[in-house]
Amino acid sequence: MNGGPAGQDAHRPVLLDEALDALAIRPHGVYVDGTFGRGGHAAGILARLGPEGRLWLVDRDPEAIAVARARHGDDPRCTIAHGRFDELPGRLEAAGLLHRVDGLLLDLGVSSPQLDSAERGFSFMREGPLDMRMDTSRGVTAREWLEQVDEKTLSRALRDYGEERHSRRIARALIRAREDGALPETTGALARLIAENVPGRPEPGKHPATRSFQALRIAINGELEALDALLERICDLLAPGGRLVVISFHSLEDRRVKRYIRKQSTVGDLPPSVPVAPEALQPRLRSVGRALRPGEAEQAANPRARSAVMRVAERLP
Ligand SMILES: C[S@@+](CC[C@H](N)C(=O)[O-])C[C@H]1O[C@@H](n2cnc3c(N)ncnc32)[C@H](O)[C@@H]1O
Repeated sequence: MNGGPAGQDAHRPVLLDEALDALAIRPHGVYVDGTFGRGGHAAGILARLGPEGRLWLVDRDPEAIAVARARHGDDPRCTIAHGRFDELPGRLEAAGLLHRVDGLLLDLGVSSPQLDSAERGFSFMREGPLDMRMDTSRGVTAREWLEQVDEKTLSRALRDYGEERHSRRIARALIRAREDGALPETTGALARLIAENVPGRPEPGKHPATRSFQALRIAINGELEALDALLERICDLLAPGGRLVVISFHSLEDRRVKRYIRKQSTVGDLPPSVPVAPEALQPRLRSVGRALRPGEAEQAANPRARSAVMRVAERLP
């Protein structure tokens, strides 16, 4: 929460100047920060917006929203919304903002305060309950998920969302522990059980449970589904010339964003015999520049930035 222990609220925005430049902020424009976190990017957007500008601040984490309300609740330019970013199209439509958004920013994944709070259960470095929900007001915790998931689904989640080579072995060990009434209760216990089932030497600088924790987090929060669902509607939200800026932290996210932008940037290639409206054959986005990574100085100052990749696209008229 806002008044947490020192350091717990710190989150350095990644690629801050680059993201703000990429949004090409116009003072009177309508902008959306779909992942408020601790508001580093949002503060930068607000600093570039004039009094007529609008900024929607969205996060599924109630703690992030509490910070947004405390900080920007009195700012008439801001609309603060608790929920998943894929719920945005419905909300923006209700506000009459379809095809009117000049810039939408997604800075994906978890925030430092989420990772740093032991009680949120995201980190194997801190002993805490197995929760891992970004939205603590709904959904099942990681522990509840592990209590009911079948071995095949678990193994597939570890493989697909964590790119974990030993997914089968870890899944089997977890299911066996559950059958023995010994399913881990805490992040530390889970990390130890996973580590015992990752054979061979650990990857340098990487805890053996890193991949599995990432996979569980992505699975229980439905992170990729939320991203896919929002991407599908992006072109309905953006105004002509409006910008989409996405910062991803692993290849599963970045691949989706890259493919989506590529697909929307190319002319449809249906054979002429298939009857389609002419607009369905028009590219709807143009990719702006290349994928951008943080420079050495930012990576050195902020280890979280190391895996970041930013992609930018612009809505074509
Ligand atoms: C990397 S942090 C954002 C940090 C932020 N840009 C800043 O400068 O402080 C990611 C945030 O996105 C939120 N988030 C992740 N997936 C989300 C989703 N599908 N819908 C809404 N919020 C989401 C998380 O709760 C977290 O607070």
